[in-house]
Amino acid sequence: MLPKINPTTTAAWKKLETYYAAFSETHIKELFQKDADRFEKYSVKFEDILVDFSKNRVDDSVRSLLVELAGECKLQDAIESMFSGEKINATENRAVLHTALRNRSNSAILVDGNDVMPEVNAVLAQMKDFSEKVISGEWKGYSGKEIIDIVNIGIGGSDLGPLMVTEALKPYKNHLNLHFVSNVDGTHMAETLKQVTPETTLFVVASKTFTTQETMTNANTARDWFLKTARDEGFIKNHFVAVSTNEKEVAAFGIDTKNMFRFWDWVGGRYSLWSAIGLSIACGIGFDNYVELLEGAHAMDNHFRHTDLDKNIPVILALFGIWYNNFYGAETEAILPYDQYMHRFAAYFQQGNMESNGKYVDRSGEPVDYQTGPVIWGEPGTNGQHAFYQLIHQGTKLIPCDFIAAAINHNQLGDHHPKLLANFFAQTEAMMVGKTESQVVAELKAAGKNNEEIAALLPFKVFRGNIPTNSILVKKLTPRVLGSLIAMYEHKIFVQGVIWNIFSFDQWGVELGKQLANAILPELLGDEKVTDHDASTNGLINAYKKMR
Ligand SMILES: O=P(O)(O)OC[C@H]1O[C@@](O)(CO)[C@@H](O)[C@@H]1O
Repeated sequence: MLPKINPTTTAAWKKLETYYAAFSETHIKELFQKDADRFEKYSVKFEDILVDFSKNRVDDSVRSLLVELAGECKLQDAIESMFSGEKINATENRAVLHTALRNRSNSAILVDGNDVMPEVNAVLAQMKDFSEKVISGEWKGYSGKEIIDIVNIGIGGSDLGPLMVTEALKPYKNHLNLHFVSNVDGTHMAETLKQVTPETTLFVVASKTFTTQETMTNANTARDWFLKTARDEGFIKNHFVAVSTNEKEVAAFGIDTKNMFRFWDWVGGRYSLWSAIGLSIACGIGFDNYVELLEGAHAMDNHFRHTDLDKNIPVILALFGIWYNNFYGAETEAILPYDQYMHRFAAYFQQGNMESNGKYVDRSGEPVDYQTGPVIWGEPGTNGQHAFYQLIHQGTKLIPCDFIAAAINHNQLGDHHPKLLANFFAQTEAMMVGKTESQVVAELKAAGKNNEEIAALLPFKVFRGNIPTNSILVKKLTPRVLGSLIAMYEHKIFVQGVIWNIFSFDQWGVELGKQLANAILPELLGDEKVTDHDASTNGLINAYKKMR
């Protein structure tokens, strides 16, 4: 079990509060002026990844107090509890073992006394065999044609992971066309079906529970569409496979359980791309590249499990995030990948982070009286610069930002990459140093402005700077590097949940909306007036009935 320690009762937290009172307005520029070795001391190199956390509002005292906080919250014990298969997902009485899925050392990991690795490896072998058959054309559709299109039907963790990874690793893609349908809005399936033909399309129905309304609705629609042409239910086995923990529901849907790829209840949906939920990834980039993704995550797992807290990348990112979230009052964090292939990376961690740590009840069942999970958002650079950087630079909200970039671009097109990187480097510099009044005055004078004009413009052109950023510079966005980056953020989320004394691996908060939707659905079918809800919901439903 995880310890039940309210972080605000620890000695370290109280020291941080005291220190914050005197330190909070310190400018990052001052920290660099005081320590010529700051970059070396506040950056960590991990394989082909450099994490520079020097542009943070953290000095040596804050850093050591944050590490002290982690110690008082028994973080190291919690890390071992997770990796060793303890049932730390207490409200669901489950272990949390996405790390076992990429446990390339193959060391035994016990759940209820049983080593899970044999079954993990068996599913990997099944994924290898299947993906290689589909890629090679050995797997045929009902009319004898090879598969050309793969449609992944899933939502949340059964969609976001495969989608994000196959977009990020597009340079490794083979000839297969990948499509992802998640929304119950018929438009999503309709627009996809326009692009594919029944004879050459494989549907991967990905759902941990195999009961999710959106996924089952989409899967039924896909099956009906397929049978309109194929006509024979016997052909479903050539064109539908299932990824799930729920064999009963898979069989009930009509998918042969021989075409089922299993995973387990100790795999959280938002942590499941390492399981058979990654089948679309293996088909799209090849099993060997999928294994490289696993290897990268495993390497980061080892770093996380065996590195001192003070040099531990996920721990540092987590602790600095707590410093801003709980002491500076920052309520969001931006993930800004300067890499177009990573355009779904922030969206992936919206679920990963916000569904894990968006909790207000602690591990003792009591409401917390401090902030927990932040809002995660972000878009690729340089596009964000033309959308929301104004607020980051000159708004009233403190927004810690993670910048990610690759030294080598997969597409060496003219001078595009140097320009992308120049912006990557410039933005974190600008966010830190800002622009002083004297610099603005000098610029305006040089532009020929008179004193009156300068006085009028001056307040609007000053940048206070002091905006904290982490810079993550990788050599090249390869499957291994991406695997490490994803695992890095997963473990950051874990560390924050441990310290915030919350349960990060259940998601009861998604249930109420589903329950109410199921109650409303039948009310939409008839024309009679609805009166069972609040005035707004009644009013909206009744207005809808008049409109349609
Ligand atoms: O994989 P499935 O069981 O269809 O769940 C899909 C998604 O739905 C949830 O919102 C849980 O209901 C996410 O946690 C999950 O990833």
